[in-house]
Amino acid sequence: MVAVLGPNAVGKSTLLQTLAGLHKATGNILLDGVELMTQSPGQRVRLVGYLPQTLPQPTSLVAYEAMLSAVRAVRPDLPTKRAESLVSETFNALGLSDLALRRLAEMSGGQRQMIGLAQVLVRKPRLLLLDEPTSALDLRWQLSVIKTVRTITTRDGAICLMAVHDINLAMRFCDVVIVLGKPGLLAAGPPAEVMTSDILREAYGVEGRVERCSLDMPVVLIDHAVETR
Ligand SMILES: Nc1ncnc2c1ncn2[C@@H]1O[C@H](COP(=O)(O)OP(=O)(O)OP(=O)(O)O)[C@@H](O)[C@H]1O
Repeated sequence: MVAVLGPNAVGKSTLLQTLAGLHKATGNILLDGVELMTQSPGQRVRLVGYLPQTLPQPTSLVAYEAMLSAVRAVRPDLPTKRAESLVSETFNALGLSDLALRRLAEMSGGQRQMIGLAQVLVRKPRLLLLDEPTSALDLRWQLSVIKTVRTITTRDGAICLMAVHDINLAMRFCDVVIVLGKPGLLAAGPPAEVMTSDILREAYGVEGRVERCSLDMPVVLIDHAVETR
């Protein structure tokens, strides 16, 4: 699990979109030694699952249908029973079974965000690209959704790159954080090593510190914005 951190407009979404093949780019993107840049969109979508920042459209489809068509789009060869069991497994893992027969148009923004994430997970990609997957979720769902993403990522041996603004969520659940700034990559590594007062100042322009909570988890506290002259 890798968190992609950095201030607004620094390029977090652009990075994920580029890895997903949505922008022209130069250079190399290697996944397990496979060059993604030369893969066809059809090949790439089987390896890479992308969750955009925008929520799924509030269509008249029920969640179950939306999930089944997400599986069918990348695995048309899969027997119906297998596709259906993948959908059920994913709903159960995320705790979303109650929403299975609800229309997306009748769901709240947060519920649609969770269905969007479920549509990515159900395809079992090798690389998950999640752009602010918890932005519309309440505190309980933020924790449970990211915990489930971590469990599934670990179980399937997948890689997850997640753009987030919540540094504490990133520190708690990610193995690695990368911090983007105006000049490019500012830092990358284990959260406890990367997240320092210096990087908070350099990346975000704030004075802050990393403390430990009573559960001994690292917590970033922000004191104030750096004064600009
Ligand atoms: N490497 C880059 N070179 C040129 N333009 C870039 C680059 N990265 C991002 N941009 C441009 O900067 C703008 C904002 O980028 P992006 O949406 O990726 O930022 P973000 O970090 O995801 O922001 P936010 O946290 O506000 O969602 C976009 O218009 C994008 O085209």
